[in-house]
Amino acid sequence: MPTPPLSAASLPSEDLPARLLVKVCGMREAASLNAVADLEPDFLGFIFSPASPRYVGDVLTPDLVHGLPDRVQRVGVFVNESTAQVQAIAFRFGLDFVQLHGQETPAQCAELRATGLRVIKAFGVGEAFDFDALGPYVPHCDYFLFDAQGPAPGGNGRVFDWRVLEKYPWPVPYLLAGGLRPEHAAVVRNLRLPGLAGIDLNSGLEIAPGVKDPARVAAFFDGMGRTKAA
Ligand SMILES: O=C(O)c1ccccc1NCC(=O)[C@H](O)[C@H](O)COP(=O)(O)O
Repeated sequence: MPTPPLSAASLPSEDLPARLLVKVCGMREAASLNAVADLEPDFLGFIFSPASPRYVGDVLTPDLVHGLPDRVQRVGVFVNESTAQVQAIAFRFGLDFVQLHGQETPAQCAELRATGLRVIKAFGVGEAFDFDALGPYVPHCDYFLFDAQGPAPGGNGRVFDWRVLEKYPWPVPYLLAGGLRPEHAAVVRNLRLPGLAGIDLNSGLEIAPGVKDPARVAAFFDGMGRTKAA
């Protein structure tokens, strides 16, 4: 089992976000989708990259996504897809956000945003991550997502050393991703990092790729002291 890379107490003291946002990613089939939606995450993510074991394929139908409660933001995850194809899928499934996990450029982020979509640009973070390289993306993204590096563009189940984020210099808020499991919830709850807006949960809560275990999702939410919105 991956362990938290550090204790929250060792992190610098920054203002805590009022309530950490939570995204549960890699949803596909109706039963676990609806059970997880009942727990009231802020975002639900759907993988539209055919190479992923969590690819939605024909299992996720547009009516399932359209039928979600309004309070849940719907996020489509793409890897090096054309703007036209992302836009077509976003329209069909009623997506609010697109999350880009490949070599998408700042110009493509801007194009997608101009269509009314909100943009999350994901980056794999290693020890010597160059935050300066994010500068051109800053005006065109609503969130960044910082994930571990691995063989796949996402969903690797690996935790990276979050201390890298102590030096985060930009005004764009970000989601912390990578191998988070219920065992991490208590640390995440008190995490103090500049720019941290929320967390992203995926393979650490699964029964099988694309099938979340609602009990593990609930255990994470409980562990971080998350209650349903009033
Ligand atoms: O999850 C996938 O299979 C995936 C494949 C290709 C691009 C992105 C993908 N996931 C995007 C996410 O937002 C994941 O939640 C993130 O990578 C963290 O995953 P995990 O390490 O399994 O918690």
